Amino acid sequence: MASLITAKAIMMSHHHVLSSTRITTLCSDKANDNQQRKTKLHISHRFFSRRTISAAVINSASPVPKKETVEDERRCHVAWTSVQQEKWEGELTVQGKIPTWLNGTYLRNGPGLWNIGDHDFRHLFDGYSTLVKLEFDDGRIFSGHRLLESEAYKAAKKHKKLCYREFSETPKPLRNNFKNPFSGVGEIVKLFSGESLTDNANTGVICLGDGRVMCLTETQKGSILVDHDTLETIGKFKYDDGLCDHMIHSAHPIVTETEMWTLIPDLVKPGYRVVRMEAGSNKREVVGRVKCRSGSWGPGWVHSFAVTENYVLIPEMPLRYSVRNLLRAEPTPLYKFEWCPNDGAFVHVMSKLTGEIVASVEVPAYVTFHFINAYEEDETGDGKPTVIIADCCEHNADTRILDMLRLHTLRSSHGDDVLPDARIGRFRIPLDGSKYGKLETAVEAEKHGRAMDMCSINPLYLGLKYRYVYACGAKRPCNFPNALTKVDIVEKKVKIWHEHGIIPSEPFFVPRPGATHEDDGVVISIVSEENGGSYAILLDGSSFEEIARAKFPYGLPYGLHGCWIPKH
Ligand SMILES: CC(=O)/C=C/C=C(C)/C=C/C1=C(C)CCCC1(C)C
Ligand SMILES: CC(/C=C/C=O)=C\C=C\C=O
Ligand SMILES: [Fe+2]
Repeated sequence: MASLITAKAIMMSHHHVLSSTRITTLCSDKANDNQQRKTKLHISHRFFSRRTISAAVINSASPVPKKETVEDERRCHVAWTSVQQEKWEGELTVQGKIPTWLNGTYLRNGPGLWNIGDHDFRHLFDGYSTLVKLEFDDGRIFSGHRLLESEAYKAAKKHKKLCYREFSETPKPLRNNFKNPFSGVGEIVKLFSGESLTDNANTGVICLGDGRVMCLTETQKGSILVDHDTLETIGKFKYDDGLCDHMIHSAHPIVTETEMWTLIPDLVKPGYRVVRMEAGSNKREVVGRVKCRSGSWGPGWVHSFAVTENYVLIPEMPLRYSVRNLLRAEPTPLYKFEWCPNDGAFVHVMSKLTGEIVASVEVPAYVTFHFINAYEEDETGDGKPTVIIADCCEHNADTRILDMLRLHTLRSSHGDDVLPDARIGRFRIPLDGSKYGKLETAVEAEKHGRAMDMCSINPLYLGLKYRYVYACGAKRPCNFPNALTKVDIVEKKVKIWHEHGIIPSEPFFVPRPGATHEDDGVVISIVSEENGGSYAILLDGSSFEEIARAKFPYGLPYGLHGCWIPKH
C-alpha cells in the first residue's frame, strides 16, 4: 500500500519530474517483507519526447501544459497513449479476493511506445514492445512494466529515429543515397536477408515447455528471451537451424509442455513450412511443406493457425504477403499485403506425424488474425475422424480492420459506431477428399456486439472439442472492441462484461488446478480507462462476474497477447 501511494504521488507530480533530465526513484515498499520488492519509477527523458511526457501529465490528471502538440492527446484514450516510463514495479492494492490457488505470473506483451523523438508512428502494430506483469502471490499482486530492449528499440533510442522496418513504417533512406542507382538493390538485399527488418517483438509472449520465456513478432529475428520476474531482456533466441533465412513466421506458435509448432511462410516459392521444436531445444525440424494453391505471387498472411490432436491446419487467406508492397517505402492501403479474393481462399490440413497433406479445401474468402481452436470429429462413429472443425475470429472477409487499427483512427473516436463487424467463423473441413470446406457463423454476432478478437480458451482443451471462447466483444457504438465476452459455442449463449469508457485487453483464461469443468478458472485482463487510469481485472470463468480488481497507479496502453507462468 505504501508503495502504491508513493508511486502514485510520483506519477501525480510529473511537472516536478519533468524538470530533471534522468530520474530513477526507488522507494522501499514498507508493506512488503520481501526486501527485493521495491516500487520503482524510471523515466528516461533522453528518449521520451516532450509530447509523450506531456501526455503523461494529462493521463495522471495533473495540470495540463498549454501546448498545441498536446491537443490531440488530450482527447486520446490512454489505451492509445505511449507509456511514460521505461519501467515501473510495485504492489497493487487488491479490491475483492484473489483465489488462493492463483499463484504465478501473467505476462502481457504489446506495442506500448509509439513515438521516437518527434516522430509519431502510424499503426498500432508499429509500437515498441512493452511487457506488463501481474505476479499473483498468495492473494497479492506484484506488478510492473518494462520496455523490451530489442535492437530496433535501442537503435531508435540512440539515433532518435526509426532504424528498422516496422509493420507499417520504413526508415527513410540516407539523403545521399537518393541518387545512387544501386541503393534500391541494396534495399532488396537488406530486406530478403532480414537485415532491415525489425526485431521489435511486440505481439506475444510464450512460456516454452522448458520454462524459457520468449517475446515474439512476425519476424524471426524478433524472438527475444526475457526474465519474467524482472522483465529484463536476456537476449535473442538463437534458432539452431537454417530456417531463419525465411525471415518471417507466425506470431502465434502453438506451445505445449513438450513442443512448439509454428508456420514459416515462403515468400519466394509461395508456401509454408510446418515446423516443430522440442521443449529444451533451439532446433526446429521441418515436418512438412505445403504449396500455396492460389496463383498469386505471395503466400497468404499467417498471423496464427490451429492444431488438432493429429493435424496442423494451415490457412491460406486471400490477404497475401506482397513482395511489391514489402519493397515500397511508403505504406500502401493494405501495408505489406494485398487482397486477392479472385485467387481463392483455402485451408490445408497436414498430419503431425507424417507431414502429409490429408485435406486441402477451398473455402469462402476470410480475414482473420486469430484462430481460436480446432478439433477432429468422427461423424460416422467408426473411430476415425471424418471432419475437422476450426474456429477463428473472422472479420467478414473485410480488410478494413487493418486500417481501423491506425493510431489516428483509434485516437479520433467521436463516439461513432465505426468498428467493422466480426464474428466467430467456423470452418468445416471434410477429410474425405472433398474439394470444398464450409465457413459459417458459429454464434449470432449481434450477441457479442459484432466484435470478436483477442481470444483465449482453456488451454487444456487445445486441439480438442471445446465449448467456451473468451474474447473482446463490443457494446456498440464503438471504434474498437470495448467489452469482454464469454461465448458458449454449444448453447450459443453469450455473457458480456463492460464498464463505460473502457478498452480491455485480451481476456486470458487460467484453469483452476484440478478443475473438472472447462470454465472453472479465472479470466485476467488489463483494462485502460477513459479517465486515463488502468486496472487489472479478474473475472470468474464460469459466471463471468468480477471477483477482484487492482488499480495501477498510472494508465497503461492497450496490449496484445499474454501467457501464464505457474509458480512451481
Ligand atoms: C503486432 C502484430 O500483430 C503484428 C506485427 C507484425 C509485424 C511487425 C510485421 C512485420 C513485417 C515486416 C517488418 C516486413 C516483412 C513483412 C511483415 C512480416 C509484415
Ligand atoms: C487488436 C486486433 C483486432 C481488433 C479488432 O477487432 C488485432 C490484433 C492483432 C494482433 O495480434
Ligand atoms: Fe495476435
